[in-house]
Amino acid sequence: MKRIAVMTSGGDAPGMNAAIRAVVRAGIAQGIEVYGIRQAYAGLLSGDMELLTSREVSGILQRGGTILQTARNEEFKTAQGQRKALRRLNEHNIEGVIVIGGDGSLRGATVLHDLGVPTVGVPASIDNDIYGTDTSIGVDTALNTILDALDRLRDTATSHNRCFLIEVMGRNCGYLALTGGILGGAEVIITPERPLSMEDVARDLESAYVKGKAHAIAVIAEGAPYKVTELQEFLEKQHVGFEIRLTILGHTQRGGGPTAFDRLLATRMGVEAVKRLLAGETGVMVARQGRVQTTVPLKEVTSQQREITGEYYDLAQMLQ
Ligand SMILES: Nc1ncnc2c1ncn2[C@@H]1O[C@H](COP(=O)(O)OP(=O)(O)OP(=O)(O)O)[C@@H](O)[C@H]1O
Ligand SMILES: O=P(O)(O)OC[C@H]1O[C@](O)(CO)[C@@H](O)[C@@H]1O
Ligand SMILES: [Mg+2]
Repeated sequence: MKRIAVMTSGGDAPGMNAAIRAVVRAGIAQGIEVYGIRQAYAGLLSGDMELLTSREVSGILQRGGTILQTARNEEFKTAQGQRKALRRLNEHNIEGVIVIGGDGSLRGATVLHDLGVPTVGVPASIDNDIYGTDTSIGVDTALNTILDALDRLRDTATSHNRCFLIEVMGRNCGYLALTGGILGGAEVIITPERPLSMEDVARDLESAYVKGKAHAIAVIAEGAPYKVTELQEFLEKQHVGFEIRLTILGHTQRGGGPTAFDRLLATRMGVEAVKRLLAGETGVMVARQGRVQTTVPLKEVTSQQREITGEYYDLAQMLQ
């Protein structure tokens, strides 16, 4: 193999730049050229790719976002789009691809592999919903951002004797809500996997008020079965004791420089992806399992659901 390409795809995640840098420098160290594909599958279809030198990935390790930019693209899901992608790769003599992204992006990587393009995936998504790896690039940073917000919101909640409803991201996965809630000391945690009825939320908040708490924090995953605004309306009608305020953390959770943990994870995974690709592995995702760095077949990754460990729910219940 003489030339490979790398892309970042799906929602951006802190640490993607560290992973790009690792891929480029590991490639150069192994004597190959690394092309950067801009804007994910959209750039693959339009042929928007260019050689990345060591200098071009200098000074990006600590930066949030992705220098290659990212996009969501429907055309690549079609046979016509996929044919076009193959043509572009051939035009640029690209012999292998590294896809850094979330579960959807890894589905795209599986397609490339099935089309005969040697492909290795690197898990990167704040949602932590990717099967086969303990964690994905960006999760730790997003969690720290959430905790910072929770700590600040508790200060103002306590000062005013209020309850804050805080919506966090995660798509259909409750990982960020559950771990954010446990580590931020939330009174109530609502996840898509184990949702609470609005009546139960009202009961728990009322009980916190009656116990004499000066504040209450309810963390709600964006994938919860009801909208956070509906919950706010409901709770206001129930008069649980606290005044209710709502904060949607939104895209602040995706920004910011990566933590030490995410820099290390991204660096190790980026280097590993190059090694595996050059060793002839394809159709796999680099994964972290305990202290071991391994690979998992993409088919397995994209056909299974990542479960949140039941221990976390037990912790949340015991400590609330
Ligand atoms: N089944 C599929 N076949 C081909 N390409 C796909 C498929 N699913 C997703 N993709 C490609 O991957 C892109 C990103 O997928 P998606 O929007 O699900 O984000 P993601 O990678 O899961 O990241 P995140 O969830 O962190 O935002 C899609 O816009 C599409 O271009
Ligand atoms: O930035 P967009 O395209 O609105 O996507 C938002 C989605 O992306 C994520 O931030 C990452 O997958 C999800 O948590 C969220 O549902
Ligand atoms: Mg996803």
